Amino acid sequence: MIEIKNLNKYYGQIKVLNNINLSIDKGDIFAIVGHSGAGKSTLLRCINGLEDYHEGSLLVNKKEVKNLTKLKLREFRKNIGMIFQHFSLLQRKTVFENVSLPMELWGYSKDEIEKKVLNLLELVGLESKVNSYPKELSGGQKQRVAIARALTLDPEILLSDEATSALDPNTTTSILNLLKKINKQLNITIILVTHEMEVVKQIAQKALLLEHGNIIGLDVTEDLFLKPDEKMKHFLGEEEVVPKEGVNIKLYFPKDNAYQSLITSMARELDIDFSIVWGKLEEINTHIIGNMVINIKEEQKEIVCKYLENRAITWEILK
Ligand SMILES: Nc1ncnc2c1ncn2[C@@H]1O[C@H](COP(=O)(O)OP(=O)(O)OP(=O)(O)O)[C@@H](O)[C@H]1O
Repeated sequence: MIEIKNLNKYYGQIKVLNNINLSIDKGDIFAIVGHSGAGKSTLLRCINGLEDYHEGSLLVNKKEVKNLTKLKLREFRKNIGMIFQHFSLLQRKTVFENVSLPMELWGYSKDEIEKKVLNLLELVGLESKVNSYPKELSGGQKQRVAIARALTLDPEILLSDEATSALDPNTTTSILNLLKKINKQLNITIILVTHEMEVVKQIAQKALLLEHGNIIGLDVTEDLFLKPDEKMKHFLGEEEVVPKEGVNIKLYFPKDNAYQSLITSMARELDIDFSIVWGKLEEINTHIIGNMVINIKEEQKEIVCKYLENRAITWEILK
C-alpha cells in the first residue's frame, strides 16, 4: 500500500531523511520510532503529502505523492486521517461540532453528518459527551474525539504523530487498544510516530527505527526486541553488564518458547551448575518473548553449546 524507495529529504543543506526504503501493507500497524529530531514527523508528513521530498519515490496506492496536483492532493488527503499529540480540537466547538468538521468542509448533508458522527462517537466510547466542550474532557477523551474526527471521511490510512505522548500510561494503553480495535474493525492501516518503546511493544506489528534520518532497524516488532543488534541496543540504552569470569551466554526465547524450562532441563541433563546473570520476559504485540543471560565455567562451554545447538532456540556467547 505504501512503498518508499531511496527517499531523501533536505531542509536547506541539511539532509533530514537519508535513503529511506520501506513498505507498509494494507492493514498493518507500523511504528516509526526515534529520538527527538530523528526525522519521524518529517517522514510522516512526506507520506501524507504535507512535505515534499527531493529524491527517491514514495508511492501510496501506487501513486507518486510528489506528482499529485493540488486537486488530486486534496482527494488523496481525504483518504488519510491524522491525530496529534495535543489533539488539535477547536475549543469553542462541542465534541459533535469538532468531529463533524471534516464532513462539513466536504459538503456532506446534515443527515449524513449526524449519522456518521454519532456512530463514530459510539465507536470511541464518547456517546455521552456529544455536547461537551473540549475543556470539559480528560486528555484521553480529547484524543478519542480527535480519533473520531480523523475517521469521518472513511480513510484507509490513519497517521498518528505522538498521539499518546501527552497521556499517562493507563490512558495510553486505552487509546492504543482503541487504535487496535479500529485497525481490526475498519481494516485501517495505522502508521504511528512515537519515541516511546512501550507504545511500539504494545501495538506495532512492524517498526522502523530512525536515527539522524537514517534507518537503523526495520523489522517485525518481536524480532527487533528479541535479538537487538548493536545499534538497537544502543538505541534502547541497554548496556549488558555481565561477569568477567567464565562464559556468558544469552538465550532468546521466541513467542511460543518463553515458558519452556529449557535451562532447568539443561542443568539436569548435563549435570552442571550455572548462574543466571539476568533474565526478563516481555509482552510484545500480545506475544511473550524473553531473554536470559547465564554464566557457565569455561570448561563447560563446549558441552553447553552442543546442547543448545540441538534446540530450537536462539543464543549467543557474549563477548
Ligand atoms: N520546517 C523545517 N525547516 C527546517 N528544518 C526542519 C523543519 N522541520 C524539521 N526540521 C529539522 O529536521 C529534523 C527532523 O525533524 P522531525 O520533526 O522530523 O524530527 P522528529 O523525529 O519528529 O522529532 P520530534 O520527536 O522532536 O518531533 C530536525 O533536525 C529538525 O530540526
